Amino acid sequence: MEITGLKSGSPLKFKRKGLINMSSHAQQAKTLVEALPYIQKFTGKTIVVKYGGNAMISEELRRAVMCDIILLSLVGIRVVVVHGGGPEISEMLKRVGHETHFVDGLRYTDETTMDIVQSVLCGKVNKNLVAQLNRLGGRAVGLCGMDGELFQAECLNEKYGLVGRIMEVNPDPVINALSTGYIPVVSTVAQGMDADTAYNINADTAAAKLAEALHAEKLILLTDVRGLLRDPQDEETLIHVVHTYEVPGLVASGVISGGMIPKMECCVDAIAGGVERVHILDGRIPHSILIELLSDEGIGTMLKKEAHSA
Ligand SMILES: Nc1ncnc2c1ncn2[C@@H]1O[C@H](COP(=O)(O)OP(=O)(O)O)[C@@H](O)[C@H]1O
Ligand SMILES: CC(=O)N[C@@H](CCC(=O)OP(=O)(O)O)C(=O)O
Repeated sequence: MEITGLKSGSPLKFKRKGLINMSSHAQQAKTLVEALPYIQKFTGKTIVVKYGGNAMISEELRRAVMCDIILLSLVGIRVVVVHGGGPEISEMLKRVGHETHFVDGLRYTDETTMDIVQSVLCGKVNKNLVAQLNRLGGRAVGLCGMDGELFQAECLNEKYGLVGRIMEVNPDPVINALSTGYIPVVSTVAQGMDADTAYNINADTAAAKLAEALHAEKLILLTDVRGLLRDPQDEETLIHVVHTYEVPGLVASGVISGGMIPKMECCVDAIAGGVERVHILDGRIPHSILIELLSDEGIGTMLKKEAHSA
């Protein structure tokens, strides 16, 4: 399936110029028609996309992701973007000379770190994404976890500092944005319930919680590998389908390690919470979201509940 950026495809010309290149136009039309059953299947459904990693750093990939999101929104899919920004937070902390480290894959968050997390995620990263979606012809609105008490959290564990555990999700601000035709773009800073503070939330975890609260059809996590690999050093060992009951065994045997542990665990939670399918996709592949959703090509790892379900 060949897909080009929304504004980069040449418009169909109706002028008679001898032999105009109908084959590429015919191919474009064929591609659109092939996507039709998938569009019909997902229109009106909610899809949460967690956007982070390489796809966020490279300008070219960022544009491809934004185009995918706008296209999905234009065909009536209720698409919600939850973004990360770990590398940008680390970069800003470095710039101000504040050391940072991770405990169990989560950033240890003291008060200074929390201030930076809030300004980078809710400010720079969120607003830049909203502006880019708008510039490319989408209608986006930015929200953080404190807006309308979208995410309310308590301290997860003192060993992580101001990292929160989401206790309540109020999806109304997101639903309202979707209902009025906007693409909600969500940053993952939560409002404290047990203290007068903001909490830092891992973006995968927040995306999974939001997908549950929205009864989303799908949760898509973009990352920097092809998906779940049987051997993390070998990209040829992609596991195409994983059932949730297999995950504990894959963690225990060491197949799933590092940052993949919290990612897979929140996928399992999302499915237990009612999300139909979770996909871990390679954010390095341009238009991976469209390829996964609007074609027969399953390009990443899909998580589902039962071995026998369709
Ligand atoms: N079995 C596995 N398959 C794929 N990646 C794995 C696996 N086990 C550990 N990983 C690591 O998990 C990383 C993805 O997690 P993480 O870096 O937290 O993602 P992101 O920052 O995109 O949210 C991969 O880059 C890889 O190093
Ligand atoms: C608690 C915790 O670790 N929060 C993350 C929030 C951002 C995030 O998750 O960004 P990525 O998806 O790009 O990694 C952090 O501070 O980096």
